[in-house]
Amino acid sequence: MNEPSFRVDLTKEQFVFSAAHFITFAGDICERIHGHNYAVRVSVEGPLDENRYVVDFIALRDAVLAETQALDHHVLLPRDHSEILVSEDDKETTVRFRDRRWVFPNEDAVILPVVNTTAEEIARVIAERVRKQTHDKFGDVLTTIEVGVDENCGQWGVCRLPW
Ligand SMILES: Nc1nc2c(c(=O)[nH]1)N=C([C@H](O)[C@H](O)COP(=O)(O)OP(=O)(O)OP(=O)(O)O)CN2
Repeated sequence: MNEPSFRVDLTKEQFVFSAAHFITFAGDICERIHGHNYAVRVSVEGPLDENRYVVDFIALRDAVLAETQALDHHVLLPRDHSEILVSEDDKETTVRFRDRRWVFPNEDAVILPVVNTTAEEIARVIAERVRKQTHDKFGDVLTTIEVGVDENCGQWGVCRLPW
């Protein structure tokens, strides 16, 4: 009951990525494509290890950086939206919403396993990917991972996952 609990929080200047996206909201309003300098933070909870760490800051930092750099300078597209339809050929990624169409070189686009590219969904994807990337290194003892994604200077979408 009175046992201490521990968490590592990382908020690094390096955890910023610049990306374009658009979402739908209020049913069928589809935004114009626009960009954000997204900021990311991560927290991991669990017991202390033999170093008296929850996890090594550096290992966690590098895992988050790998994921944010993979999104940097890309257009973020939803794989699972019912009306934003994304298709790829060998060169180009084509996106359709009703009578609107956008075409990007494949290397400029990242298709995420999300319904809508909201900050919350992007946070979930980063949390899942960081958890997968570090699971073997950090082991089974951790309890949660939480990722926050800030779209615009204080507008955070946050996702917490069990470890
Ligand atoms: N809970 C959430 N709410 C909203 C999200 C989101 O991801 N989660 N996203 C959006 C839009 O993407 C919107 O584009 C947010 O961008 P922002 O630049 O903050 O919106 P504005 O155009 O009003 O900002 P300016 O400061 O005028 O550029 C909406 N809500």
